[in-house]
Amino acid sequence: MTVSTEKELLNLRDEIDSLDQQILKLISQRATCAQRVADVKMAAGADNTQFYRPEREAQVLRKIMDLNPGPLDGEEMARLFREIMSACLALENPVRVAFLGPEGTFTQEAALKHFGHSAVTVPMSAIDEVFREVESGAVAYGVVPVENSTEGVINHTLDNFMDSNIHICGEVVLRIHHHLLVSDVTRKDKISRIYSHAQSLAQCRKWLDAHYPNAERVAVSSNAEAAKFVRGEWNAAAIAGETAADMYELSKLSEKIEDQPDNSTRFLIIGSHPIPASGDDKTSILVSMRNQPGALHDLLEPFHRLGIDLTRVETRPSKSGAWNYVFFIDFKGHSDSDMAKEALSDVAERAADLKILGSYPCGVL
Ligand SMILES: C=C(O[C@@H]1C=C(C(=O)O)C=C[C@H]1O)C(=O)O
Repeated sequence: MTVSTEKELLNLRDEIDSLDQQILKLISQRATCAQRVADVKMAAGADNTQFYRPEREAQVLRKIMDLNPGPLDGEEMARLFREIMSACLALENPVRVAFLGPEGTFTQEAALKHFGHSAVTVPMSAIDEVFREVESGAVAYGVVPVENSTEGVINHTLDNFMDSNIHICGEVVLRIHHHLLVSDVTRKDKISRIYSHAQSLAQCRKWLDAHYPNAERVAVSSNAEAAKFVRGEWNAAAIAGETAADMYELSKLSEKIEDQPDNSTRFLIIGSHPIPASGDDKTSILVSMRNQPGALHDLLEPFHRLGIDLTRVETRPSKSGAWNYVFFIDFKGHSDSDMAKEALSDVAERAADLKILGSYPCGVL
């Protein structure tokens, strides 16, 4: 390196050092401000769940993305601010979040993506338990998978909403990449059993048919669980994501083996309080209709008439009797808005039962 290049590098590093000091000072000022917010909330008698304000966090992240001058990508910048907010919130009151475990699942990755890494994530062994943990107040929030772009809806999650009083308070979408994982004892040419969650096996069906047509596919309770099994069996591999691979010290025999390259899963954040409007929101409702001709048309008509954008309509058998159905509907807008109020009151008149599962900020990250 020439003397002048060395000099240029030294100058630039001096500039970076001075910028870092300014950033450090500003982040500390921001954290102090968040502590003062906590004092105000405490004085107003806020309980554990009211320190975290998802609508405010969504607004902060959206503004950052709007104002971002580059060269960093907007999403990248929002990720950095996501972590700053997470650390600030932890100063107020560390948020405890139950997720579908064990450690290393995609649901944990979704929880950390949504709440940042200062959140305390608590593994649960089943979706029902995540709901129960939130309902009992043992944790403030929970994260559950709700639909996958390749395999469709996760029925177990929808069914849990039928008999709970939980509020949906957020959504997060995660790109899902699956890898074929092996341990250091695996005989790579002798793989005759592949463990994974049923959803993941389904998302890699074509790849498995092409590359391991004769291997037994064994569905287990989670991808992380599958990764755990592999450590003890010389003829087995697992399909799981990056986090599980790291956690159980497995190596990737084949990467990104999902059949659809844009494979992604949507997760819901569940809590016990309704969330105020953030300016760009979604509402989820659960509707039971009497089984009569035109029922679905009647149900959807108010949304069409008022020009409300439906983002999802899902049908599930009702638990109250054979051949009765309930509809899970997501639409754009907050239930406090005049338009949503009008649509919901029309739907309530036509339906046997209407339950508002929650209004929440559209996923930012
Ligand atoms: C600071 C606040 O509390 C929390 C922390 C936030 C932040 O660091 O920006 C935003 C919302 C809340 O989750 C607030 O309510 O404004």
